Amino acid sequence: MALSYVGRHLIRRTHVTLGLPCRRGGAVYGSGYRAEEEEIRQKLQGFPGGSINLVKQESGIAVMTISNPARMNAFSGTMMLELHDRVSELEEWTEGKGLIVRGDAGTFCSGSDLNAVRAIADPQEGMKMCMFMQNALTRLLRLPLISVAVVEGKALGGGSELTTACDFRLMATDSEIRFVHKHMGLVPGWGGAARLVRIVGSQNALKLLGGAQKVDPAYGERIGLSDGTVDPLEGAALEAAEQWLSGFTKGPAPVIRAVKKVVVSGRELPLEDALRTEREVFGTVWGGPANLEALARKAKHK
Ligand SMILES: CCCC(=O)SCCNC(=O)CCNC(=O)[C@H](O)C(C)(C)COP(=O)(O)OP(=O)(O)OC[C@H]1O[C@@H](n2cnc3c(N)ncnc32)[C@H](O)[C@@H]1OP(=O)(O)O
Repeated sequence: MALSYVGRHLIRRTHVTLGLPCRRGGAVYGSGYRAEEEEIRQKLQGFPGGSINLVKQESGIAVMTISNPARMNAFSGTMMLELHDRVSELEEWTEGKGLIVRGDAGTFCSGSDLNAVRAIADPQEGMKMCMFMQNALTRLLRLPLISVAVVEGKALGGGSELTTACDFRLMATDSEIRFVHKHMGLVPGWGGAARLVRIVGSQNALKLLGGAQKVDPAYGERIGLSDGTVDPLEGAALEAAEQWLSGFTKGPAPVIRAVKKVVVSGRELPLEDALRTEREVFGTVWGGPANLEALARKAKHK
């Protein structure tokens, strides 16, 4: 992307994606992590099952489906690997504007596959698995796509963490998001706590994590975790999410992507860096086709 000034400025310390300090290949962690990543990849291969399916639509909205219905869409090891691949695919999708993340068969995701959890009980290996998922989910949240998680059924443990890696969450009327980690003798490890605090504030995050509280749609909307409630009927939630998201993705891809980029940099970078990134992103749309077209038609905003 044309962020040459920011690129030149930051390239000395790190490779730049979006003006954000991402490592080469989009990784969040540095080169020391690469050997560990290879090790955990080998381990995760040993826990197969399910899939992460991605459909990129002409509308510029992609739908990512977490699918492992026999285990309430729990994340097997190979699904974690596939998540990485799907995120890489989306990073390359220059026509994209939006992303919907959903679960298969009427439920969202019941977290980490407990069979894998039992087999990766060693703390060092657990931390490597966490880094792997933190990496994938941080990259997911930083995509230049406006993303929404559509929660039907249950989003538990790692599944609740996954919802926080999207820009927005919509909940079906009978659904719940629940950070059950405490009841498993755990805390979130996929970056879910850090993101949750930013979404609902530390007081609410403490309640949700400390009490492993069930969040229904009404409670979710009250604390800002949910951005709206949708019909739970089969297919209706996805349709409603597409319609809801189109309110933000209408327009040319470069402009929508620029919107997401300035929000991500504002959220993640110190002010001076965020301002510099904003200026550079501005430079990619100023005088661009959409800008010239709006000027020519003398757009009024009544
Ligand atoms: C850093 C990440 C931390 C984590 O994510 S730790 C994992 C947190 N998640 C959990 O503890 C979820 C445990 N599961 C449950 O509470 C319940 O299964 C759940 C999701 C409420 C569904 O309850 P029910 O509707 O009664 O259905 P059920 O219990 O019969 O489940 C259907 C089949 O799905 C399986 N399942 C559900 N969640 C799973 C999971 N996370 N890993 C592995 N298998 C899982 C469950 O064992 C059952 O399989 P089976 O039919 O007995 O072979």
